[in-house]
Amino acid sequence: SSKYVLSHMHPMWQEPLAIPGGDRQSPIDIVVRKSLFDPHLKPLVPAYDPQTCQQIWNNGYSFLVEYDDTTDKSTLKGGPLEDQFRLCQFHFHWGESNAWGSEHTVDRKLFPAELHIVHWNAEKYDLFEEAVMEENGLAVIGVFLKIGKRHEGLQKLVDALPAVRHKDSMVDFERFNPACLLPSNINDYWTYHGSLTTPPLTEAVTWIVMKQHIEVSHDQLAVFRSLLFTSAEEEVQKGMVNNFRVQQPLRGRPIRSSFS
Ligand SMILES: COc1cc2c3c(ccc2cc1OS(N)(=O)=O)[C@@H]1CC[C@H](OS(N)(=O)=O)[C@@]1(C)C=C3
Ligand SMILES: [Zn+2]
Repeated sequence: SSKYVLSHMHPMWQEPLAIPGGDRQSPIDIVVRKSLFDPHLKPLVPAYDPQTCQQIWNNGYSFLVEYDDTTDKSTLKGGPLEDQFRLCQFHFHWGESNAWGSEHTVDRKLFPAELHIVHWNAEKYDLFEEAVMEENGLAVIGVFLKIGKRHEGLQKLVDALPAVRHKDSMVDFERFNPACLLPSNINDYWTYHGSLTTPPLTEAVTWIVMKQHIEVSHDQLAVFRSLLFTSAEEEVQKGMVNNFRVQQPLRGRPIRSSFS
């Protein structure tokens, strides 16, 4: 509406000068020819109960679909993971244009958006906030989005977004199974040790980045861009776009692939 001045040059948050550890930060560029096929990587086993879906929250950085993680009803195991992890939320990163928006890249190829499904190690820790501080605490599945045909499963989420337009808004959201956002082939992925890409930026993440992307329509992604970084009270409203972190040095880390 007219009273909102839209601008997107919004420093989501200041990149800290010194980072805890600092040599296992994310996101990174995945150089395919330097990844190592690891035949011991197992198939990934996501097992999500849509009844654990609770709400959507605009946290002023992205919108998060949050799940009840007080039981083992929605879990992820297998792949590179030693333990069983619990689903806690998923969110996206996207650009102001379809030319960029993803956090990871593949041989420098940018995608218009990237989905992150966040899980924490419930075998070793009691809470997400604890696991966030531990090296084997988190597992995040990354899925690239491309512009193409409309994603039917995503539409239920897109229709709910206007209700969380402003920062700190939240709306109930039920029975959404994030498995519908996974590509048909989840056995081809790259995996490496990295960090959260927003504060606290802790190096707690086993990243599992899918080789196969999913397609969403231009109109669906346009609704992501209608969200705001700012709360309703703020005078100047800022469009929620370009909420991705700059890429970080690999520092010699191995990137393993589950496929040859
Ligand atoms: C440390 O306590 C909280 C961290 C939260 C985070 C996030 C969201 C909510 C957090 C809530 C935290 O405290 S809590 N659990 O007490 O509410 C970020 C979303 C983007 C980022 O994920 S990414 N891109 O690295 O895969 C997240 C999960 C990083 C931290
Ligand atoms: Zn993320």
